[in-house]
Amino acid sequence: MTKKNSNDKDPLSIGVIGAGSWGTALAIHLSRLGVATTLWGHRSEHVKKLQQERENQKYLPGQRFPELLQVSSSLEETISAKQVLCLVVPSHVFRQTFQNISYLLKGKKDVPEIYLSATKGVENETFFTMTQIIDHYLKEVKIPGTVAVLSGPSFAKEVAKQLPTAITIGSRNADTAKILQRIFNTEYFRVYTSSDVVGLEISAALKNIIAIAAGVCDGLGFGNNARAALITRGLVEITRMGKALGAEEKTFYGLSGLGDLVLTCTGDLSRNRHVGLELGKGNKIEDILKNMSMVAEGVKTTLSGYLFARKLGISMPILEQMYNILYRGKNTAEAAKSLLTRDLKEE
Ligand SMILES: NC(=O)C1=CN([C@@H]2O[C@H](COP(=O)(O)OP(=O)(O)OC[C@H]3O[C@@H](n4cnc5c(N)ncnc54)[C@H](OP(=O)(O)O)[C@@H]3O)[C@@H](O)[C@H]2O)C=CC1
Ligand SMILES: O=C(CO)COP(=O)(O)O
Repeated sequence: MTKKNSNDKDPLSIGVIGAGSWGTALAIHLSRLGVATTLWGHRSEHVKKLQQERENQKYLPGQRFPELLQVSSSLEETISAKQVLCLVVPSHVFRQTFQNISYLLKGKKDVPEIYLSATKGVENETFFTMTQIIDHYLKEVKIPGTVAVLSGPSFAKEVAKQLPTAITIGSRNADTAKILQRIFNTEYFRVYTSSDVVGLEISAALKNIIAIAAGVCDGLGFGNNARAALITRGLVEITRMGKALGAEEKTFYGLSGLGDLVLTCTGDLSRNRHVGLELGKGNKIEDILKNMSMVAEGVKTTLSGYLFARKLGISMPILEQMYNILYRGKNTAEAAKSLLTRDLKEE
């Protein structure tokens, strides 16, 4: 599959599932590249507004939809006659959304060949990654298809503005990764490939927790030294858990690991960092979340990550203090003190 279908007659069609900021930015990106793209949103009133205004004023204001971009609230319509499905709903609704898709695909002949997750989170209750959920339902409904993940430092707003960005697309199937690389890559959006799917997904999910911690650090007014130390030790923790789950160490030093960690720990467009900044200024998590319309995946991942790290016996002290702040109401300055006064160690 290139930008044409395998028989080279039908143009490439992609369904993007999730009309938040990232789904919208990716759908705009694809349609700019000449791909017939359908963007699915779950609320019909919101979808009607997108169709009328040809812009997502709620999640990505100021970015006009290219002509090739269609918007739909019908899952069936969105997935029909597509070669690739790109899944970009928040992780807590991923299973339900993909289960619905799989039931619609069941028994059909003309089904997508590739399922690409661009979500950055894990399932809270099970710690399943999004591609594990996709794999599960594809097997259940006996649908063939390869699975992939898109990750890396990429604020939706900057991608939509065509500012230079580099990301990684991973699949255990090298051909799939290359096909997607060719579809998504353009001058301002450079795509690398990887085969380390679990590494990409775990680094993407866990960096959100460290981004909240970096926000706390800045909210407390700790300065640049502290933030740099937090990013570095955060990467050690992320790598520790990733390796325990079978990921390759080098992935954590790549775009999806270090790259996205630096972006979200320092970039003020990060929603996770914003949550941390507000916590560091003394605001309560309930109030911070009430005032946000967008998702900060790291809040839920802190709870599931903490429980999972304990289960596996992995030491993750920053994660533990973030759990204490978010779920035990610990004072942020006290949590920082607990980290700084731990037993002395070799690096
Ligand atoms: N934004 C970014 O820059 C980037 C985000 N990501 C990741 O992409 C994923 C999606 O985040 P993002 O696009 O930012 O989300 P946003 O916070 O921008 O929006 C959330 C979206 O989820 C929708 N939603 C809520 N409940 C459901 C449901 N039950 N079924 C389907 N959709 C639902 C919302 O719809 P509504 O409001 O209409 O209810 C809204 O469209 C996350 O995992 C995030 O980490 C990755 C890279 C960059
Ligand atoms: O993952 C992102 C950019 O790569 C977006 O981060 P936030 O969800 O913290 O905004």
